[in-house]
Amino acid sequence: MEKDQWLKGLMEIPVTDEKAEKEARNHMDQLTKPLGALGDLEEIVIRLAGITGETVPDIERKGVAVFCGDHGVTEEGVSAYPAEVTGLMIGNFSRGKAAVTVLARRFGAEVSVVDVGSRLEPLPEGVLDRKVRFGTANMARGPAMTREETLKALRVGADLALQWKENGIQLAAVGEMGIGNTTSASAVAAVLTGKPVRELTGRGTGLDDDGLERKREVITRSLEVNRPDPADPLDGLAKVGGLEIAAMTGFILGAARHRLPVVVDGLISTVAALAAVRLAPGVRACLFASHRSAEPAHGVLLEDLGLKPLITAGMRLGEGSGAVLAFPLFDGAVTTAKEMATFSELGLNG
Ligand SMILES: Cc1cc2ncn([C@H]3O[C@H](COP(=O)(O)O)[C@@H](O)[C@H]3O)c2cc1C
Ligand SMILES: O=C(O)c1cccnc1
Repeated sequence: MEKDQWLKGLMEIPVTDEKAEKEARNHMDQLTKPLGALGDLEEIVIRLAGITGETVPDIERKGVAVFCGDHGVTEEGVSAYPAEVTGLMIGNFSRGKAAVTVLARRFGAEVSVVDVGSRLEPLPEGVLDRKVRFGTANMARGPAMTREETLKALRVGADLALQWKENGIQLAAVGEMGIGNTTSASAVAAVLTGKPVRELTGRGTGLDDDGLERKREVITRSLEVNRPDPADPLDGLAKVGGLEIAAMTGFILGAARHRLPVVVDGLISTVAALAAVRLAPGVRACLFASHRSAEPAHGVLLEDLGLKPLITAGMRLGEGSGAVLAFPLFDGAVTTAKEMATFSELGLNG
């Protein structure tokens, strides 16, 4: 009961500040450029204003949260890489040598690496230990995890979002690490969108044709074995999702609850975002898409969410790397809003 109250509270998303949005639009229209010429950058400023209530928002403090978990379904041979890579990459994050940590350093973003469910033990320095369990169960044979565990993982994410807000982070990116998680993410995408598995499933880290066929068959079997309820996003996350996916859903809900804008990355973080939006539709207003991954399900999810990716880079990495790569565009957008002259300052009526 108390738990239900907590989740209910988390889903009370404040409404968009339409007055701030309008003021931001007016401001952008007055800047010394042809009307609308900054394209998506103008949209960024206007949407940030609606989220934060500030006409020209400040996004100096940025962070990327990388949630990590292992997947029992890897024993079905659904990834081009062995499951041990999850743990190795957690070490790589800790040393600042992974793509996402290198990019975060370059673009001035803080990094939180959160272990919600890897099999790695002990954890390297600096990694937050929020382990709910040591990897999920194989979803091709039964539920990946329990509803209880799903809620625990959700809470890990939501608590971090609140902590970030309190610590002064102004723009968040979300990402993940978990070998096998494009299989889980595609399964959750099939549940939430109702689209055929064949259309949604991609090669992940680089499966060959046989591997791709096997992956499709494993996802189809997992859906048949578990029969997740499409109307209950938590059921899909529990039965065919993953610990890091549920944590990202919680993080996104928590961020939206506290008006912290979130940039999603590839397939896996975007399916977590769709689950959050299905739980609380108001979340959508706080989301930005960064790029469009090579995974076929990603485009379907972005369309369902009504989000337009800012970058075309042909990336298929995950970790939050694409989301961090979009940070300079946000800086560019806010800098133009802050520093450009207006037509009236130039002595012209715009
Ligand atoms: C070295 C390495 C680094 C990565 N960083 C992110 N991923 C990405 O690949 C995994 C999902 O792909 P699949 O479902 O095919 O296993 C996730 O961990 C994702 O973040 C990586 C994968 C590898 C191999
Ligand atoms: O879409 C992604 O983020 C992705 C694609 C392939 C492998 N890992 C992540």
